[in-house]
Amino acid sequence: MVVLSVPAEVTVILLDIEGTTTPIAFVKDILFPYIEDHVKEYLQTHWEEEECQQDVSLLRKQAEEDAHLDGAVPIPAASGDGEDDRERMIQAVVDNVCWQMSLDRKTTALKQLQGHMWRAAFKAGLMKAEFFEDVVPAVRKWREAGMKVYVYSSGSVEAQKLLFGHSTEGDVLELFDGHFDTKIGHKVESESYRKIASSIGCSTSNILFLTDVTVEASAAEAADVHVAVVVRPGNAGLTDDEKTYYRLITSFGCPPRVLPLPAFILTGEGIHLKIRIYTREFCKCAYVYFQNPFHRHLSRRQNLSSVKRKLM
Ligand SMILES: CSCCC(=O)C(=O)COP(=O)(O)O
Ligand SMILES: [Mg+2]
Repeated sequence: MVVLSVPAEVTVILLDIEGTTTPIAFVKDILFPYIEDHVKEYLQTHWEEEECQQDVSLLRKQAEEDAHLDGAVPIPAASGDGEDDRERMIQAVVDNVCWQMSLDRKTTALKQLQGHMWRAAFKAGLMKAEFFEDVVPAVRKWREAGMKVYVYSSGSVEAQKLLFGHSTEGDVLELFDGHFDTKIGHKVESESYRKIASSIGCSTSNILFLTDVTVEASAAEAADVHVAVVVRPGNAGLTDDEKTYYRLITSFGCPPRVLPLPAFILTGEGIHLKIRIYTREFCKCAYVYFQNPFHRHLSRRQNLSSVKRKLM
């Protein structure tokens, strides 16, 4: 196990869900099949409701944008009031949803409908969200240490709140200061992270983003957000370059030994060195060097040398 420091300037932890707080298996084996199994029945039951019609309109708009894609499923506008027309539209929405899900698309339209469908299942106690065992204790510790903790997931804010409000560990929603979804922008776009910082009222460099997806980490890093890639059982593998480049963590947990840290620590595995002595002054430059050992310019390396000298 390797101890990684978090720079003193970090005051906000931004968490991804799938593959970070929650096993991918829970999403792929429980949440998504629920949608595929129930989408037709859901549409038939709720079709006349305003919320359902808004979801369908958003899906139709998305389908228009997707028209050029291979296998895209169009959603026709209503052409009459008849039962046949309604059934034809419902079937088109079902096919569109299943097509999007087969590609694991993260469109706002799909995520909005999914969130509305999961609501009934969570509220009826049919599903309880799962978190890796280190997640809830670590979030509590971070908050005690004065950090703010936010969630940024492709899952809609409503779905996120259902998840954290109905988990195997009870209702832990109050542990989070706020939630962001793709309405603020996609997770692979740097601008989204700037907007999140602005919405929180901090600088991007005050944020540490934890995600399992390196494209998301890269987009966040380009916006000057600190990042660490989360390696969990069941996550997609990383390339050797990714393993070298990114800080990797396998747990949010703090090690049992209490260190005189400027902020707090995460644990992980990888090529990173272990710093035994921390001071607020040295922590940041060492962290920057470890995060990107091969690409930082000389002055960063000089910083590290001075850290090493002080540590020896
Ligand atoms: C309430 S999140 C449900 C999972 C989901 O729909 C999803 O797309 C997760 O994506 P993430 O950005 O959290 O990896
Ligand atoms: Mg994820």
